[in-house]
Amino acid sequence: MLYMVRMEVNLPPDLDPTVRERLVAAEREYSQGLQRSGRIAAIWRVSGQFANYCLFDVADNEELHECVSGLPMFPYISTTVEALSRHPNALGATGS
Ligand SMILES: O=C(O)C[C@H]1C=CC(=O)O1
Repeated sequence: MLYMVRMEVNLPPDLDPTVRERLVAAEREYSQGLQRSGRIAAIWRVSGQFANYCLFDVADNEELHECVSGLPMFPYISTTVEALSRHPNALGATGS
């Protein structure tokens, strides 16, 4: 199943810089693992915001939750999740 997830990151402004650096590095490693496995099919930064859109390609709601809740920054992230279905007018099998 495909899900478009918008993530807004709200790190505490007084977060220790060393902790912040570790969190950013851990987030990159985890996110790139999900991308390598294909569970994150695409990721975009929202220009001018500490936010992103991630296209997840996972089996079901449970796997999506597992992926998102495993993000090291999860405690600081607000998400909006939309499940995607194939558009009837799409030319390609994936809608792209
Ligand atoms: O920097 C972000 O937008 C937060 C985060 C969520 C996934 C990822 O790769 O980074």
